[in-house]
Parts: sequence; C-alpha cells; structure tokens
Amino acid sequence: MNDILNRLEATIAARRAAGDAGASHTAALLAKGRRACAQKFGEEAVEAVIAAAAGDREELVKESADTLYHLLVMLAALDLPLSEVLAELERREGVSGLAEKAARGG
Ligand SMILES: N=c1c2ncn([C@@H]3O[C@H](COP(=O)(O)OP(=O)(O)OP(=O)(O)O)[C@@H](O)[C@H]3O)c2ncn1[C@@H]1O[C@H](COP(=O)(O)O)[C@@H](O)[C@H]1O
Repeated sequence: MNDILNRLEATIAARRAAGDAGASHTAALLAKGRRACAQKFGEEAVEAVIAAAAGDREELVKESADTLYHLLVMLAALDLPLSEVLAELERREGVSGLAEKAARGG
C-alpha cells in the first residue's frame, strides 16, 4: 500500500512544481492554499462516512480513494511528508492500546 501512496505523493509534488492549474486538479487545489485543501479533505471524508453509514461498499471504495488522495494533497499543502505520518503509525505499533491512550493524555 505504501508504494501507491508514495508514488501519489511524488506525483502531487511534481504537479505542484509544474504549477499548471489549468491542466492539473492537484495544482489547482494547491494554488488555493492550505485551508481549501483541508476543506476538500473534510468534504471527501464526510462522503466516505456517508457511504459507510449507508453500507454502500462500492461507493466507500471510491470515496476512500478520494479521501486518501486529498489527505496527501492536504499534507503537501503544509509541506508535511507522508513518511512523518507513517513513522507515527510505526511508533504506535510499539505501544499497547492502553499505554498509547495514557501517552495521549486520555
Ligand atoms: N487520485 C486522484 C484523485 N482522486 C480524486 N481526484 C479529483 O478530485 C476531485 C474531487 O471530486 P469532486 O467531485 O469533489 O470534484 P469537483 O466536482 O471537481 O469539485 P471541486 O474540486 O471543483 O471542488 C475530482 O475532480 C477528482 O478527479 C483526483 N485527482 C487526481 N488524482 C491523482 O493525482 C494525479 C494527478 O492528477 P492531476 O493533478 O489532475 O494531473 C492523477 O494521476 C491521480 O493519480
């Protein structure tokens, strides 16, 4: 799974560098700034929630893909590499559920 996410992250970076908002959805979204990217991620996540609540597996696959793509665009808008998110997941792997909860203060 990391392969496609890493490739997509590289594509997003390339589209941003090219900066052709007329030809690229990614470049157009990034040009609108981090708030617009965050809002779009939120919209796509809500659409995934709606599909899940309706029990629509086919729609959930599509909305989940939209959500992952827009998560990567949002991270790019903040110059936050995906590797930092994956490292956080890996760090949590080494912590039990209860210890993790305590570490997060809850
Ligand atoms: N994975 C995606 C991807 N998922 C969703 N989307 C786009 O995200 C948009 C979200 O759907 P919406 O119905 O909300 O879009 P919309 O109606 O255009 O809404 P607005 O963006 O105008 O608000 C659609 O235009 C989708 O095409 C994506 N656009 C691009 N990618 C990947 O990014 C790569 C680069 O794309 P470009 O930047 O367009 O070259 C592509 O090769 C893909 O791999």
